[in-house]
Amino acid sequence: MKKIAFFPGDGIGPEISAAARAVLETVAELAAMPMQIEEGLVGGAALDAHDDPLPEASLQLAKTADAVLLGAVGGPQWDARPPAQRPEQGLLRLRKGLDLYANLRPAQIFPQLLAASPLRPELVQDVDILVVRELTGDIYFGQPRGIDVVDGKRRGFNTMVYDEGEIRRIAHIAFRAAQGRRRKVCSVDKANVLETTRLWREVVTEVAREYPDVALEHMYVDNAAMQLIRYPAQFDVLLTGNMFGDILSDEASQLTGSIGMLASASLGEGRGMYEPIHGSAPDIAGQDKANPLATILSVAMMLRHSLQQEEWADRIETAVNQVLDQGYRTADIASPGEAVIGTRSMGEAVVAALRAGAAA
Ligand SMILES: NC(=O)C1=CN([C@@H]2O[C@H](COP(=O)(O)OP(=O)(O)OC[C@H]3O[C@@H](n4cnc5c(N)ncnc54)[C@H](O)[C@@H]3O)[C@@H](O)[C@H]2O)C=CC1
Ligand SMILES: CC(C)CC(=O)C(=O)O
Ligand SMILES: [Mg+2]
Repeated sequence: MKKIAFFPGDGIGPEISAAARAVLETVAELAAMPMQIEEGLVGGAALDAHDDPLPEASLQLAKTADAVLLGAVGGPQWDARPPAQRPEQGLLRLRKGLDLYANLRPAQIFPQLLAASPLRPELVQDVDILVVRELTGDIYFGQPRGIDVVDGKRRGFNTMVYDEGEIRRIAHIAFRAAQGRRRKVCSVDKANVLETTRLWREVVTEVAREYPDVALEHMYVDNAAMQLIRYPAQFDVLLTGNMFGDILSDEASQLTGSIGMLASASLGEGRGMYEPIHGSAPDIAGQDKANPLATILSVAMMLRHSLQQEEWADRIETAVNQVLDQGYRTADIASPGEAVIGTRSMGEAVVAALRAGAAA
């Protein structure tokens, strides 16, 4: 029996994760895979219920599961809270608590959506990028951090810190991933200014010697942000720290047409967590407008990386391709004149395509 921890979260989280859960349940049924999905609270929903964005019961649920499926957390109603009492801290603590240091964010083009990208089709048609983002270190976790008062003025400070072990283990993930792809790693840093990333560059260069079949390039993050728009097809694996990867993967999502298309897997030595790269989108929450495909594609990543069900991962991706072929579009991926459907209908279309594929 596989146990899945299920955290819908906040904003559009419950809507997109309900669609993804239905896809997972359909796979479990069609593949006759015994599965138990247990729901827990994280983020703002957990703050409201327990005054803690990651109650101990939720962490234990995640730790005892074979895999975790998460929607998104956060929202304006919790923005005024002190840092430790924000929904986002629940997610960060979950990632840290499960030691999920490797965040894989594939940005691949669905040819049906070429017109949805703000870039010209000829610029994006050959794009296939895997962002490998370090997820449990960097300025998001470094100490000291805070806001204090110095000389009568408020001062905010954070600490960007990586030790060589943290850099080495994520670099290995990137090089191994590249070996199964086009054998190119572009490591992104700001080594011309920041010591942390100067060490990053040194350690990545050391690790690269163990992978002579993979070409390594270093790029400063400001240039990388520009190159992603100028000539995105040049990238294969983009290896980054936590903050640069957060920013560059949102940017890369636009190559595919929408942030609503980008799935992710967060991996460590144990179980994995699967979530879309986007947030809780409060501007469209509760309106049946959100694109559930990123979360559905995250279920495919779960089947591939945590449940050893490669064939069913492929089948979900095929089903997504089919619904796009059939012209189903949520608002974020619709071109002018195309009919728009809602979150629920998109999820149902994927389930129907999965069932049709299994019956064929
Ligand atoms: N992993 C997580 O749970 C994350 C949580 N957040 C939190 O989410 C909240 C909102 O943050 P934002 O900066 O607005 O980022 P966001 O990713 O939630 O939204 C950015 C824009 O993309 C759109 N969008 C996002 N997902 C979409 C989808 N599936 N379908 C269609 N459109 C979609 C939104 O409507 C919005 O216009 C904040 O509280 C933030 O801290 C932000 C990023 C990641
Ligand atoms: C803690 C999250 C809000 C950070 C984020 O934006 C992300 O992981 O994509
Ligand atoms: Mg982000």
